[in-house]
Amino acid sequence: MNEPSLEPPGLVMWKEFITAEAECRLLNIFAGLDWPDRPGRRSLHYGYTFSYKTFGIDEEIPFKPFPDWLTALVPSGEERLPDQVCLQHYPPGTGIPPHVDTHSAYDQLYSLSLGSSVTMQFRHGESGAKIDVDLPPRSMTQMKDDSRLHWTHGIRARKTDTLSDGTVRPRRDRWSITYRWLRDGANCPCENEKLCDTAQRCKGLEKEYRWKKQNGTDAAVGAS
Ligand SMILES: O=C(O)CCC(=O)C(=O)O
Ligand SMILES: [Fe+2]
Repeated sequence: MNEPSLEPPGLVMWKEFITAEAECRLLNIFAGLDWPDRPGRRSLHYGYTFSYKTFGIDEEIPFKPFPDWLTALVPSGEERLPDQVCLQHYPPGTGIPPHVDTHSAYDQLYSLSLGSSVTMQFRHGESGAKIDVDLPPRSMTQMKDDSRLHWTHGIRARKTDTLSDGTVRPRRDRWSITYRWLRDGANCPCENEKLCDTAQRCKGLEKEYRWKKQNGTDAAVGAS
């Protein structure tokens, strides 16, 4: 895959990663899946299961093999299949709080958008600079380097997005597939004490820190 890069640095997007026909087939498959019965954003996990306790993987739950439809959608740039994949459904009006995916647990990070465009907000951990990035349906995004480690990302819970030219765009149902690869050694070298759980642990800031700060705006809050 060639790399059409965006801001923030390290963010890469491939538009039309799949065709509209393939997207339509996938949305039909998603309609038949066994989704949790609750309002708001809903998630299904494949491979290792994401842990909402540690924001890494849940070691107690065995690896769930990827269904064929999912294997066909894995980004081709990595040497092996991802360890953890999360399919999420966002009804209009829902979002995901600003967060960094846990540095120590995960290394590479990709996300495929389906069904609806949405604006994702990136915020620089140190300067607080904000960048809005539009995620079109059928696009594959990779977060690496700075965009992965030094910027939080999130989606506001709202029914419309206002574009830079002032157009108000209603949201439709959106699905995303997030692909995560476990980090070898489970220690991140980035030293960002604001956003990195490894740096925080080295500084003696304990893991409980994350539990107490589940307002979604803080460092190591995994939000899957
Ligand atoms: O919906 C998305 O595109 C991103 C989801 C996300 O940030 C996550 O699952 O950690
Ligand atoms: Fe994320």
